[in-house]
Amino acid sequence: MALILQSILTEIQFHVMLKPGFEDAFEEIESEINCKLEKVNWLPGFYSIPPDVHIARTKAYQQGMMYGIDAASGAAVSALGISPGDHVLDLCAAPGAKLCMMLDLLGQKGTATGVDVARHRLAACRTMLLKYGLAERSRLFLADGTTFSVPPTRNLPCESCVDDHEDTFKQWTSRRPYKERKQEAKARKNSVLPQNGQAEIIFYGQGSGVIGLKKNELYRSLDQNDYASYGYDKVLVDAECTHDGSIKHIQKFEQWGWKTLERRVLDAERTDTNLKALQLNLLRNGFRLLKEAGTLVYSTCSLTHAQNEDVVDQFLSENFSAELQEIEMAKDWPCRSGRTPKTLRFDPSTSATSGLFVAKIRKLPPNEAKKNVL
Ligand SMILES: C[S@@+](CC[C@H](N)C(=O)[O-])C[C@H]1O[C@@H](n2cnc3c(N)ncnc32)[C@H](O)[C@@H]1O
Repeated sequence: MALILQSILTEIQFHVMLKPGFEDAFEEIESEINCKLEKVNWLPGFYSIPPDVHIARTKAYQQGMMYGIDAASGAAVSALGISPGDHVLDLCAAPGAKLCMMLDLLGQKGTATGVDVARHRLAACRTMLLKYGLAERSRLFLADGTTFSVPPTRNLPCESCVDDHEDTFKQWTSRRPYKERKQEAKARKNSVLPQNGQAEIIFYGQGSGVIGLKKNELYRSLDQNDYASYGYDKVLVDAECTHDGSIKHIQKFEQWGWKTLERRVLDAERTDTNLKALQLNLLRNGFRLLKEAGTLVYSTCSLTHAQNEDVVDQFLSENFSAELQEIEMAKDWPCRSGRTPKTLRFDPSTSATSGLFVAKIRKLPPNEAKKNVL
């Protein structure tokens, strides 16, 4: 097993996505990284580079012309079918490569909301949004994705409507009042995680619809049925998992020692019941927040059935308004069907990508949901 994985590591390519608008910098980037950017034919904007090429210190990377994102991850985001103007939610957003791609697909319209339970990872996500010039229409919440309830801000208040009322959100600034910084430092020290249903907004852009809202307007939760009309158009649940299919994770065995593989992989396959419950609850809540006729993608970088097909099958068995969808564009992707028909698996040994499971689910309107039961 270790030998197979070691050989995969030597063959695997890494991927970058060129930020829209920087296509002209193609040759400049190639000469800086001193190798060819090989086009990934099945995914627009994606290029592969040899694994020994490190982009982090390059000018092109530091100036935000490209970001490192595996092509399988790019495929999961593409499966959402994001259109300009959508309100999209990323329920496990940090460190944020997929959220960046979602914002790039939105173009100049719509909003993106990122949620994560880890403060330091979400802070890295904020840095990434700012670096790539994608902060304008985004919001980041420190919250538990299994209970997060904040709906998208659809009626964006115009700047001129903003009054000077003390309780309204003003323009976001990294300079926080002393009292707030002290509370944050205390929370970090005690590693306080958001409690049931609590959400703390840690960033919002000018066009995210937050400025001018009162706290109770932003944090309002809707009646269950109202999410069908006022929920998110697209939801990504890129769930926490054992990462056993992730090439970056497998690479760590170079440091850990390949002899530890059996123990660690066996651990991964055992799959803690709490983790499976977390994945199912993230999927349930992501679906609850989805608008009628909206699309949700569930993905993990684990290759186990327990964290993928089992979770999706159980979810579908309890939700008659949820319909598993064929991912039409996947016909040209180097993936295969999962155990559950219509789900997909990217397998590092055959796809030249990191491992990823992807399922696309649609929220049916009530009249179609009835047919789904029969
Ligand atoms: C696979 S990573 C997400 C990667 C991210 N989508 C990206 O493309 O950069 C899973 C994330 O889930 C977060 N997480 C774990 N439990 C969570 C929960 N209950 N609610 C929200 N996020 C959670 C972790 O902190 C981690 O950042």
